[in-house]
Amino acid sequence: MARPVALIFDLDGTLVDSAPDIHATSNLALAAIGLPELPFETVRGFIGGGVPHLIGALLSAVGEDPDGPKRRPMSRAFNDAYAHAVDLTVLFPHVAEVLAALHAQGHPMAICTNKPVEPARAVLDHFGLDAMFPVVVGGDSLPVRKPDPAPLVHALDALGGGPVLYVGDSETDAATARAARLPFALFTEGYRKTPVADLSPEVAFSDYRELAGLVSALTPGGA
Ligand SMILES: O=C(O)COP(=O)(O)O
Ligand SMILES: [Mg+2]
Repeated sequence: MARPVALIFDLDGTLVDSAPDIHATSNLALAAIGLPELPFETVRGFIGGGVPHLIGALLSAVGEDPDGPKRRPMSRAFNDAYAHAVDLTVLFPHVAEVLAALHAQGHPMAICTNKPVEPARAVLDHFGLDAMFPVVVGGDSLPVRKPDPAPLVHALDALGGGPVLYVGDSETDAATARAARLPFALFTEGYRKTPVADLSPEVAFSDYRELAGLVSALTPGGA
């Protein structure tokens, strides 16, 4: 029987709609250091590049130097709250049942996210998904983050290599897959700002119930 395709998932905007928690955490941190809050849409547009990118974008958006003296206290306030930011986060529709089915079919599964490992694990625990993901590579796991290919390659190596599909929602994920020369499935309902065609994914889907069919089409000889 053909070896089941390994599946590596991005987290924010891919498995979970976490923008409300990232928005709330951002405003908490801005307020903690006496800076004005920002609207939801603005903060959502900053998601995907990891916390260092987000902190810089938040500071710039309120007129502060992204590398100035506010950066350190802002990062500290943000990270303290972010470690447990799960209450406003929800799974995208059908994620739980489809992941459970793919896991039961024997697909090795990993997370490759720019979210730091601590909040990433908090989210997985919160939704009871942790047991399905023996490998979690976060934005602070390696010296480099996505779109550098290293975190994705590291996740695949940790799963034992072999055929793989990387599933993500953003420009960062598309660039990471391209740099790693691995096939990319774009979930279209996340935080992407670029038209689907411009990201040239191998496949794109808007409903998790489509994913099982896409995966078995990639398995030599069927799933
Ligand atoms: O932390 C971020 O900016 C986004 O995280 P993601 O890589 O799971 O989309
Ligand atoms: Mg994402």
